[in-house]
Amino acid sequence: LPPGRWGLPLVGYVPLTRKNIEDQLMDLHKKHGDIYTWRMGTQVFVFLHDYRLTREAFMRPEFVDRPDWLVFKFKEEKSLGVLGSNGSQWHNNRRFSLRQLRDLGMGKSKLVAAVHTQARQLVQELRKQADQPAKHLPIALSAAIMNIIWNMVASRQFEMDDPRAIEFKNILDQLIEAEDRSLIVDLLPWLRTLLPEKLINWIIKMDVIDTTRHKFLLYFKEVVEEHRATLDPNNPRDLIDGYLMEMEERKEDLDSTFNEADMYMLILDLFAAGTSTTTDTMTFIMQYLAVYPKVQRKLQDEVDRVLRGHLPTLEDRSRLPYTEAVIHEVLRKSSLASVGVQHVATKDTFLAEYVIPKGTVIHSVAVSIHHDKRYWEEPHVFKPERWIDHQGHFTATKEGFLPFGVGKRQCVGEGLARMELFIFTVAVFQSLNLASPPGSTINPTHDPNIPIFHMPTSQPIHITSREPVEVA
Ligand code: HEM
Repeated sequence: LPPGRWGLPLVGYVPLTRKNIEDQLMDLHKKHGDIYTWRMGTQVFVFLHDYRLTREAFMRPEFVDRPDWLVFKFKEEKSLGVLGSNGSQWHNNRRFSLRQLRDLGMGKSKLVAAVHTQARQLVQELRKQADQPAKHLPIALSAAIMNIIWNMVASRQFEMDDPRAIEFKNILDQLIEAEDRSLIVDLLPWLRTLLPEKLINWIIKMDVIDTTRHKFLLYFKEVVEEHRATLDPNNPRDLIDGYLMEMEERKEDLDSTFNEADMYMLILDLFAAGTSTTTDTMTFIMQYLAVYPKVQRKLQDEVDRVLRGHLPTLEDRSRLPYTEAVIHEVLRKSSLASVGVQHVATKDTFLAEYVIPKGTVIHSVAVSIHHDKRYWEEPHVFKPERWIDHQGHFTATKEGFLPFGVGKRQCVGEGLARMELFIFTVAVFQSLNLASPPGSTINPTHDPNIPIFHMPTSQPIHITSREPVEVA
């Protein structure tokens, strides 16, 4: 095994020092190099700090699976949906989701129109805060992003202040937060034999999982029944129609993985993986541009010159290289999925010159790779220009850049997320200027108290209207 930290049997090395986990990973990287081990609880983790090693590993079939953990199961016997599932369940759902996203989404006028509608509504809501003392970003941002997923999944969308939309967001947040606590039992599975079930359920907040899961299922049962009653197989409207048709087509197939329980988990995955990731990245974009007014102005000049007040379509991306560069630089600097999502070795194998036993959990430390001097000049500097070549074209550098992961599990929603970030960024900065509140400076880095994911800290932001404000 790679060198590293072992700690005690059964409990492993528990990170109880004051240093946050990310700083500890950086220390281990310095000490052991690009690949090292850390045992937490009974689970052996291997962390990768090198882009090529990550790509090599995550392209290989023996590193495709997720660990068989409660955190991915949402109380089902085995993981369903796509984010936490394995084998044919995962394979079929991944293919199905990618096909749906392609057919319903990327570049298709229906979805572009939906993103435009949401971008306009968001700008309207932000305008309400303009030319006033600085305020926190409104809930309208995540409502807009959630609405796009609603549109794709169920052809629905809500008004920004609809209490049902806010309730749905709360259910989703609570369910994910409660589910994350199951990680305690995933790392220390022997707790189950040592402690009474009631105590375990209390530790992992099983009651919250139960009630929020129930609410979520009720919510979607109603939506799915409506779809079933009005489905026209010649004219599928959205992902739910597509899934119902897939179920019908395969109903005689005993090996089919398409069933109602799986459909709910797939929907949950798309909302869970697609909402806060995109909302938080958009928040980072706004915070970075508030802190770098020259970058903001340059982006606005480009957008004004090329689009003259119109909202963009995807074809405009090549005409807005600086805007693309800013979005990519924020994705790099913010490194939202800072240590990626867990993969597991499904058999004893080799990586680099080490043995990786079956069951080892693999993390790729994206934040470290995004600041690796082997790939990035002055990695700690926020510099959108690094993405522009000598001819002024945007260069989508691939080496050393993996905000959406890499390999067979690479993000299913990458295309959708890129489209949202592009259209929303243009819409917001076409109509508004963002700045730190007078007398203070926004800190665009992540909240250090939240491990694993980089989330922006909510900070007041000063918004002023700008001319030309026409968004056609
Ligand atoms: C800026 C926004 C986003 C970021 C940074 C992001 C990042 C990621 C990352 C790092 C992974 C894990 C890759 C791996 O396991 O190696 C992932 C997986 C995934 N993402 Fe995203 N994502 C974003 C937006 C979205 C959106 C909008 C959707 C869908 C609506 C989505 C759906 C998924 C799904 C379903 C998976 C699991 C794929 C699988 O296990 O096969 N993501 N994403």
